[in-house]
Amino acid sequence: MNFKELLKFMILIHGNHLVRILFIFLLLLAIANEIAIYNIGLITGDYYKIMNNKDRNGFFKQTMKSIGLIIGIALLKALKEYVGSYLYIEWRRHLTTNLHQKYLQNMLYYHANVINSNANDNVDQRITQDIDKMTNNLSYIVPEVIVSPFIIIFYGYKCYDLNGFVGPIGCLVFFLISTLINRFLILNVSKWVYKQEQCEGDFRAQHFHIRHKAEAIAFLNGDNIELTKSNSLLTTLINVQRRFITHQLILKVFVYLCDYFGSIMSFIALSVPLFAGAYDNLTPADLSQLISQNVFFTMYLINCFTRLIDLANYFSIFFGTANRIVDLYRWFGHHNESQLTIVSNDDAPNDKSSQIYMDCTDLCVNVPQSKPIKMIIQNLTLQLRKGQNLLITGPSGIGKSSLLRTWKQIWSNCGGHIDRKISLNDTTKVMFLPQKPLLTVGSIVEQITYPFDSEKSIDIPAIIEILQFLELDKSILERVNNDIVSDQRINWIDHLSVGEVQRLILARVLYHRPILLFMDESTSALPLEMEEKILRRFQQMQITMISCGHRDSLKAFHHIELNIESFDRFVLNKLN
Ligand SMILES: Nc1ncnc2c1ncn2[C@@H]1O[C@H](COP(=O)(O)OP(=O)(O)OP(=O)(O)O)[C@@H](O)[C@H]1O
Repeated sequence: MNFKELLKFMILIHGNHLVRILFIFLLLLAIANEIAIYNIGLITGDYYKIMNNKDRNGFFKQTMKSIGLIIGIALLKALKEYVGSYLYIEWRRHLTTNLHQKYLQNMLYYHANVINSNANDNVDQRITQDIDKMTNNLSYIVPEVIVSPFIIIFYGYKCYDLNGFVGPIGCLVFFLISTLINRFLILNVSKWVYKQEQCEGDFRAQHFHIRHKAEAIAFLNGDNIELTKSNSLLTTLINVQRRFITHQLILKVFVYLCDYFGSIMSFIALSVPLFAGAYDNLTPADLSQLISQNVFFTMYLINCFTRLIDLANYFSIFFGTANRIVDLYRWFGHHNESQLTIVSNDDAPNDKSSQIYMDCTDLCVNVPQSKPIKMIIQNLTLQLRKGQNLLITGPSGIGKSSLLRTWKQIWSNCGGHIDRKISLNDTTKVMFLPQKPLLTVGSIVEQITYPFDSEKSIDIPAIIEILQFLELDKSILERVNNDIVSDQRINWIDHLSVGEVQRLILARVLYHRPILLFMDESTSALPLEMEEKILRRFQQMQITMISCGHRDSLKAFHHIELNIESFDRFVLNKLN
C-alpha cells in the first residue's frame, strides 16, 4: 500500500458505510458552519449601520438574529468536532483491525519481531501509537481541507465584487508562496516525527522489558544496567525531540508570520479602491458597513488560506506517522507474497489411516536471514510415525528447537522435502509446547483452553480434575478461590514458579488430548516423579510424543532417540 492508497483506504474505506456517512455528515456540518460564520461576520457591519441610524426596532431584531446565530454556530462547531473525533475513532478502529488481520496471520508477527526485527522497528508502536496519531491529525485536517475550496471560491468572489481583482489575486499569490515554503518545512519536520516515533517505541520497549523481566533483573542486580539503558534511550529520544521541536520552531515562526501578515492583507486590499475614490459617494453609515463587510470577506479569505497553512503542524505529524504505517503495509505485503506462502501450503490431508505423520527427506535448515548462512541441519532423513515416540537430543544450541520450528513451518527448510501427512496447524490434533512457555493474562480456563475460545462450552469439572492431578490445587485453585472462570487480571507467567508454569502448560495437553504432541524441554523443571506421572498419563492417552530434552529420564517414555551430533551428523538409537 502506498501513501495515496492509504488515504483512499481511510477516506473511502470499502464497504464501511459508517465512515462514508460520517465523512459526508462532516462535510455538510463544515459547510453549515461556514454559512453560520458568514452570517456572523455580517453582524458587526449590520450593527454599525443600525446604530448609526439609531434604529431601535432594527436593533432588537438584529440582536435576536445574532443570538440565534451564536447558538447555531456553537452547536455546529461542537457537532463538527464531535463528528471529526468519531471519524478519527472509526478510522483508527478500521485501520488497526486491518493491520491486525495482516499482522496476526501467517505468523507475520513472528517474522516481524524475531526474524526481520531489523527491517521494522517497533511494530507494536506503529500499530498502537502511530495509527492513533495519524488518524487524530487527519481528523483535524480533513474538515478544514474539504470546505476550503468552497470558501475560497465564495469569499474570493465576494472580495472581487467589493474591491475588484486586487483582493483575491493578492491573497492567492500570498497563499501560493507560503505553501511552497511550507511544503519544504513540513517534509523536514515529518522526517523528525518519524524518528521520534521510532525512539518512542524503543523507549517503551525498554520499559516493557523491565516490567516483564522484573524478577530476573532483581536477581541479577541489574538495576544499574537497566538504569543506564533506560536513561540512554531516554537521552536519544530527548535529543530527537529537541531536533524535532527546533525544526518545528522554524515551521511555527513561518506559520505565525503568515497568520499575522494575513491580518493586514485585508486592509491593504481595501485601501486600493478606497484611495482610488470608489467609495466617495457613500454615507458614513454605509461606508462603515462596507468597510466592515469588506474587511470580513478579505480577512476570511486570507484566513481560509492561513488556516490551511496553520495545518502545517498537523500535516507534518500526519506525514511522519503515515509513512511509518505505509512502510509497515509494504513490508506486510512483501512478506505475504514471498516466504509466507509456504505456511499457507500446510493443508495436509488428515489421513486417519496413515501410520506416518511426517516424512522428512534430506531436510536442510539454516537460520533465516543469517549472514553468513548458518547451517543447522543438513540432509536429515526421518519419519515420524504414529505411536513411535521420538526423543531429540544433542548439545545446547545444536538445532533441536529449530527442527521443531521447521516442522511447524515457523522456519522454512532451505532444502530437502517434508511430507506432512497430518496438518500441523490442526490444533485439535497436534500440539506444540515451545521451550519458552506461553501464558496469558486472564482466567485459569483461558490458560488451559488456549488457543481456543474460552467462551465455548468448557468442561469445568474436567479442568479441576486435571489441576488436581497436576497438584496445582494448592497453588492455583486456592489462590483463585476455585473460580477458574473469572479473569483475575494476573500475568500468570510472573506469578507462578517455573515448575507450576510447566504443569499449567501440560494441563493444556490433558485437556485438549491431541494425538501428536511436540514438547521442547516441557518437563525440565519438574521433579522426576511428577515428570513420570505426567508422561505416563500421556502414554495411556496414546499421544505420540516428539520431545526435545537433555534428561535421561525422558528415555523411558520414548521409542527412538535422534541424537544431533553436529549439523550433518545424526544418530538414531532404539530405546527400550
Ligand atoms: N531467531 C534466531 N535468530 C538467529 N539465530 C537463532 C535464532 N533462534 C535460534 N538461533 C540459533 O540457532 C541455533 C540452534 O538453536 P536451537 O534453539 O535450535 O538450539 P537447541 O538445540 O534447541 O538448544 P537448547 O538445547 O539450548 O535449547 C543456535 O545457535 C541459536 O543461536
